[in-house]
Amino acid sequence: MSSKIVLGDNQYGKAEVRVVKITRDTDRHEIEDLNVTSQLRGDFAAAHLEGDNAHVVATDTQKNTIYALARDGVGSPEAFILRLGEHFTSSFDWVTGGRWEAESYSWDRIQAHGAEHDHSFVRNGQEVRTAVLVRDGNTNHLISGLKDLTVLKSTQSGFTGYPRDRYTTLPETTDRILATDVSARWRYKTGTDFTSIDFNKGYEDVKGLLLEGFTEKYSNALQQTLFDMGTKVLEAHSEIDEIKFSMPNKHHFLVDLSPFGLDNPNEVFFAADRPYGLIEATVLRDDATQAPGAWSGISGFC
Ligand SMILES: O=c1[nH]c(=O)c2[nH]c(=O)[nH]c2[nH]1
Repeated sequence: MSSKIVLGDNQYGKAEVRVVKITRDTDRHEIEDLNVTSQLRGDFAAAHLEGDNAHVVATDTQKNTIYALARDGVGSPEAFILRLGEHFTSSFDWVTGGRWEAESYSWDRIQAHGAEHDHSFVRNGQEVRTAVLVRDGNTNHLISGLKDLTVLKSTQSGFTGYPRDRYTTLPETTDRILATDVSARWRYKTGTDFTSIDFNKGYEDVKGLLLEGFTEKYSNALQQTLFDMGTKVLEAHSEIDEIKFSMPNKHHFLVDLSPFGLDNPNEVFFAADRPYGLIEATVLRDDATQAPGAWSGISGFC
């Protein structure tokens, strides 16, 4: 008996639409710089099975819509992708949901002659801000985040007490460098009234809590520090249900300076780029409503 071949899950759209919005109502301009991906879900069976494109909102149209909606302002990556989701699901009956994603790059004003310049900016390379919306019918699952936030502490970190077998050579230490590139994604409670949230303020606050959490306690392992960082965010933000992390342990090895007749009291290190430890975990409320569909398509987290 031969099986029947059917169409499974599908979505489509335009990926990585780079949009820069300048707000120039006054001489002091504002810049918003995004990389936006739009993907529609719904009844697209005829396009796949029959070559009938009557339901296929062109990816080119999706790109144009991103630019057109930016004309009215971006506000925040989250607010912008919520508007895109609302637009596409309310404009086309057969579009029942979708996935919208934005990366945003921040710019600082150039300091010129002791003052912030009105319309000249320098890219702030500290981290990339991220946002993902998965919309299913009228349900919005929203995940904010950041990546490439590089942090290091030069003491108050150790690694001891791990099992030793015949392959273990790592010496225990109670004073090492702890360094990582923080990738974190935090999911808002399903059903949150997103119109009541100031996403830009929330983002700065969560970033600040992550950084504080990294500094605060002696670290017995990056795993413990990760959990401390996530706990701080969830304790301060009742609207967030869970936060996922993916953090490389960027090893710094003490260099043996004894061949040169020198000591090395934790001062000179070799910063290895690979291999690196890779520590990933989710920190969440025990009564959080799970939303696995919100996370699918976000790679690099567990
Ligand atoms: O913080 C750490 N966690 C580990 O799991 C680990 N493993 C290792 O070799 N060094 C470290 N450091």
